[in-house]
Amino acid sequence: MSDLSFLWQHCLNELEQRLGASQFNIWIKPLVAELVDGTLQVNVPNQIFLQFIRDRHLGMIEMVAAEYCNGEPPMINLRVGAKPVAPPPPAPPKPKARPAASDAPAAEADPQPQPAASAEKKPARRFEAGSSSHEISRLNPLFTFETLVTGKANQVARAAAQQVAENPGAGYNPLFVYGGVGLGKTHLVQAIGNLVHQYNPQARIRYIHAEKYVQDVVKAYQHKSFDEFKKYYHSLDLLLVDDIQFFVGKDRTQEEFFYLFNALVEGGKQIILTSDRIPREIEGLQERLTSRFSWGLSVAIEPPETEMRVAILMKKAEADHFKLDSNVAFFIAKNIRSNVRELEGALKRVLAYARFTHQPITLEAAKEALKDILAAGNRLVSVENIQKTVADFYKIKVPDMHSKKRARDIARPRQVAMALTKELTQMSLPAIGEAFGGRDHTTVLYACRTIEEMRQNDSELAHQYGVLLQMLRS
Ligand SMILES: Nc1ncnc2c1ncn2[C@@H]1O[C@H](COP(=O)(O)OP(=O)(O)OP(=O)(O)O)[C@@H](O)[C@H]1O
Repeated sequence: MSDLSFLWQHCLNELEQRLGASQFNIWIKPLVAELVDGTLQVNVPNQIFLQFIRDRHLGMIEMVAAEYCNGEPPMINLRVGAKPVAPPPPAPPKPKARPAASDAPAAEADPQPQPAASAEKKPARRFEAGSSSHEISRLNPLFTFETLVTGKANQVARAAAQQVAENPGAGYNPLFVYGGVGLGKTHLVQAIGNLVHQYNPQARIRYIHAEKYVQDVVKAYQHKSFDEFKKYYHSLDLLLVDDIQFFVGKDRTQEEFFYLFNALVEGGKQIILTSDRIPREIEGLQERLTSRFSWGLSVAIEPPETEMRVAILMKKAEADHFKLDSNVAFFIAKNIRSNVRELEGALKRVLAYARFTHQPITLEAAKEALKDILAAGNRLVSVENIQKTVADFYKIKVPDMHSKKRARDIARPRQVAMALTKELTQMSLPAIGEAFGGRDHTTVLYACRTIEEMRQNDSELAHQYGVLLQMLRS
């Protein structure tokens, strides 16, 4: 192995050349590295840096370190440095004029790092970022419109989000974003927060997970500090609450949120909410909240189709400085269908496998890296599983899947189950007909076409189908 004392200097020289001066100065220069027992310990100034470096630059750091060490790189350990290392990155330049809602293909944009929301810069208060769980109150600088891949699954939601970011408080209020797990709701709403902050660094923005809001209510209750609680929340310009379904069964929280909602909307302040389902399907939410949540605009995010999954993989790999062949991307996208988070996880696995075995990212490497996940996935989807899942979802009985009953509340779920079986299994149409009470293959074909058509025209059915797909694939 080469002399490690020069390793970091070599990395710095190479990274400066490969990343360019501006990225280098913002993200790499503030890092301080030292060798500890053969491990390259890289100290970063804060959590945001840590995440950004890990997600965006670690691959390249490892690569240049490996080059210096003739393919035998030391372990690299990132951590938030105990010692002050360097000033935080400068704020990105303010846009000269507001860009119009961007139609540019996301892949062409160069995501610029952005600092966390303005709330973070203010002195810590009991209900602000200084609390023990301040992590979740921060906006992730990587969740921007530029890093969000757009496709049929999210184009309406994205357009609405962009409009809200351009004119907060003036249009859709609240904006309610719903969809299954890991489909990009948090990414989208934080992109709004980041853009609002970029336009107006003075805006008081708070992103919060619903569970954290519940905790804040409990804290206010315990400390008898509701005045302070209200003062803080009611002073916000933009409030983003993630996973609002966590309010179910929390009456005091719902009451507080009702007053907060009214105060903010009346004051022309913007509210953005996310949930795994539309407001009226959230059982256990007070009616006055359900109706208010539907005041503005509710937009769905559906599971992405194959091409969009491929585009997401390509973009994520590129951000990690890897070039992904399209056959590898298609392989991953075709096999990991449950949600984008899983897709990202699979990509990370493939990249790590290639990195640690010093192999190029070939189809064979991808198959090897994902073999456990794929084996687990293949075992799960059976027609019986589909029939049970769909029957439970629509609250009908499994035998109704086989029966001749034609009532719509039974026939429609049965058609949905047939379409899902066609999509998720290798079964032929006659075999599917057989599994659904000995029906003819033309009945199955008709069911598949009907559901396909309805998914185009009936957003509720499209959403239900998406949720079922996710449930069955995860
Ligand atoms: N269209 C997309 N383009 C790029 N990345 C995406 C897209 N959709 C989702 N992701 C990525 O997938 C991951 C999961 O997304 P996110 O956390 O926003 O999902 P979510 O819907 O909020 O999930 P949950 O329901 O668990 O809260 C994130 O890393 C996000 O960046």
